[in-house]
Amino acid sequence: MNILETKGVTKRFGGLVAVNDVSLHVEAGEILGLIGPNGAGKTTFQNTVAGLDPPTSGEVYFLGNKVTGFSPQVMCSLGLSRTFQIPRPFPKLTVLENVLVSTVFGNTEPVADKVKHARDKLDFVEFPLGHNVLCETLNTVQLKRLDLARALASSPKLCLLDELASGLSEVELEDIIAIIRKIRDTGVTILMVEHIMQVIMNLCDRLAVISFGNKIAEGPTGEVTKNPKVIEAYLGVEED
Ligand SMILES: Nc1ncnc2c1ncn2[C@@H]1O[C@H](COP(=O)(O)OP(=O)(O)OP(=O)(O)O)[C@@H](O)[C@H]1O
Repeated sequence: MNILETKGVTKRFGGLVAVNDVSLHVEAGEILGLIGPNGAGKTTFQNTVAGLDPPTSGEVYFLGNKVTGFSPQVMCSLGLSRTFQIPRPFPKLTVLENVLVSTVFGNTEPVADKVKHARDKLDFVEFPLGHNVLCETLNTVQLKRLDLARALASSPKLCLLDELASGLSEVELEDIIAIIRKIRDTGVTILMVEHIMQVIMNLCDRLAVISFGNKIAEGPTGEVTKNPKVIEAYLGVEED
């Protein structure tokens, strides 16, 4: 079953076509990697799906229903959550309070013990500090863990991850790979934008590749990474 499907999604910013006629699907239970060179349109595509920036044309289906142009709040309440390339929690709230915001306002289902729910999510992502720390004091790694806990606190069916592994050390990469795998094992489907091959090869069942806004490949990870079009998009073509 497809949890997410896009049909001909296009996003223009004035004269710039950031995403061009992209049709792809995410199967329930899988980890789909959305990859491509810098500026290819990956984040823009995620924004069109999550409701942050509606597509200029094309359609988005979530859990079999047409959701094109739905607001992020509605998409979240339907079961789609996300993390951001640059996490922006409420800086003057504590870590726990930030996760509580998602628990209370973004949840797909009523939660009886909200504080326990929020603490469980922080433990799940192995948040390394106390829960009463103010968010304005967190470093990049801690912010990324918090962002993930916030995304999970709304009890999503599909989670969009945007470069969650960027800026992490070798050890931190191993940790985040294990955590993402653990999320999938709880039944959450994942669509992840990622550049780091170690993460992609370890986690992604399938890949979709975007280059200059166009989807140039989609399929099992092992096949797509050998596709000459994909290699050319990343490495360029040698001049004669
Ligand atoms: N709000 C916006 N207004 C105008 N142009 C935008 C906007 N958002 C993105 N773009 C442009 O759309 C193109 C695609 O950007 P996008 O951030 O989606 O790429 P990306 O594949 O996620 O890149 P990266 O891997 O570097 O994060 C870029 O040329 C970018 O400058």
